[in-house]
Parts: sequence; structure tokens; C-alpha cells
Amino acid sequence: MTAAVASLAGVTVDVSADRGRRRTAVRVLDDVSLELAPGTVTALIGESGCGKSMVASALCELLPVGSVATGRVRIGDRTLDPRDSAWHRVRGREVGLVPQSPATSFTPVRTIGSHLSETVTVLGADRSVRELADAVAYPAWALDRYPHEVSGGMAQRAAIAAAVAGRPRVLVADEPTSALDPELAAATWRLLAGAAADGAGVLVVTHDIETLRQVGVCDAIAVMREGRLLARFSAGEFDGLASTSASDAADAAYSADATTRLTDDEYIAQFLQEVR
Ligand SMILES: Nc1ncnc2c1ncn2[C@@H]1O[C@H](COP(=O)(O)OP(=O)(O)OP(=O)(O)O)[C@@H](O)[C@H]1O
Repeated sequence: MTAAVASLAGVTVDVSADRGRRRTAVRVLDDVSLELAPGTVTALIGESGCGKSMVASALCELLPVGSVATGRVRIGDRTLDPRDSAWHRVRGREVGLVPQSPATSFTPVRTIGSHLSETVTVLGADRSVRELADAVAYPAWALDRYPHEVSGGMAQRAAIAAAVAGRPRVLVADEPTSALDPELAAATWRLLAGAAADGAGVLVVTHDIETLRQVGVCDAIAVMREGRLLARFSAGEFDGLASTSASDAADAAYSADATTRLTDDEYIAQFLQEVR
């Protein structure tokens, strides 16, 4: 296998939470190991609250304040501690993040063009604002628009333009299609696949595995449950399982009583069912 462009090795994260009058630590990631190969798109899936966004945050060191992380994060040739000051230079340049709500992640008092211009300057990007806009099919006439004046799809394109400006070797997108209709979702997946075609290792957190698979740009699928990474499949393995032996387990999982706790295999089978 080609050397990974990013990896998590045995990453465990505890965040502190209020429990009545006491503060307790809640484990949100439990010994997670994951590698991203260059030129590939990996989808991270699993039920709500299982820790997908925490994995994305760990790859950018954007974990909640007060969280305690152990394990290793490697980006390119660097192994970074969670509080390493080098993260300031790594974010944007080596790891790009496409946020879940691009329209609200931009400052409302500045235009999209102004945001991209600042990103280009800060990162010393090798493409102009116009070139970045062209790369993601963001219309030049809309660079003077404020974030609230553009559609969800346009805001998403602008966010991807900002994330790829520094030509990061790792691109992390947290539910980038959650507010988009299927057509715009497919266009977003293709843009992210374009970053992979340029050599990046791309991780997408998504509940939209069906559209992603339909577009045919997904190389690997990792399944999470309760802070653990249960399994990682190549797209071919996933398709094979979805169409054959897993079907029975999926049917069993779907018909299981709501109070019945699924086994890990049944849990995985639920997701196979979605793309069958
Ligand atoms: N800022 C935070 N502070 C404390 N706990 C948090 C914070 N963000 C998330 N959590 C907790 O961490 C756990 C994992 O959350 P996470 O957002 O990673 O799940 P997810 O799989 O991305 O969910 P979803 O699909 O609903 O976005 C959950 O128990 C959540 O309540």
C-alpha cells in the first residue's frame, strides 16, 4: 500500500461533561487507528454521535477545549502531539477542512471574494482568487456576494476553494452535503474527488453514503460505533458485501426489535443495506 498521507494511531479522546453538579470525563474516541492514502477518498460513516466529527477534529487538532487526547496523529512526515504549536502551520497548508455549515463559517460582514483573498494571502497560495473560484466552478460574478447572499451549493464551493487553496495533502470534509439536494451533493463529491485526483488523501464524514457511492468516487469506507472504528472496507469489498452475504444480516438488523442491541456485524450490515 502507498505510504499514508495522514494517520491516527491509537487515538483516544475524553471530553469533560457536566453530570448534574459533577464534571466527568466522557470517552468520545476509543483507540481509533485510521490511515488515509494519497489520491483516495475515504468515507467515515456510523450512527449519530458515534464520534465521526471527533475523528475529523483530531486530524486537524480542533478538538473541544478541555478534551484530553492520547495516541499519535501523523500528517505527512510529521507526528504531532495534540497541543503541538506546529498545528498552526499545518492547518490550511497540510490539512484543509471543509466545515459542515460553510455559510455560517464565513464572516457575514465580508464578501466571499474577500475571504478567499485573505486565505490566498495567509497561505501564500499559488492560485489567485479567480483561479480558485474557477477550480470549484464558483461563479466569478458572485465573488462580491456576502455569505448570506449565495446558495448553499455556492457556499459549499467557496468553502472547498478555501480548503484547497494551500494544496493540502489531506482534506477533511465534515458532512459537506448535509444541506444540499442530490444534484449539488453529487457535484460536491466530484469536487472532493478532484482534490484526491490531485494527490490529496480525502476523508469525508457523511450520512449520505448512498449518493457518494452512486457518484463512484469513494475508495474506502470506515464504519464507527460508540467511539470505536469497527471496520474499514475498500469500496469493492463494501459493494460485494452489500450485494451478497451481508444481506441476510442486514435484513435481520432491520427487523430487530428496537430494544435489541445489535451485534457489531449487524450494525455494519445496516449500512450495507443502505447501498444495496
Ligand atoms: N464540543 C463538545 N464537547 C463535548 N462533547 C462533545 C462535543 N462535540 C461532540 N461531543 C460528544 O462527542 C460524541 C461524538 O460526537 P461527534 O459529533 O463526533 O459524533 P458524530 O458521529 O459526528 O455525530 P453526527 O453524525 O450526529 O454529527 C458525542 O457523544 C457528542 O455528544
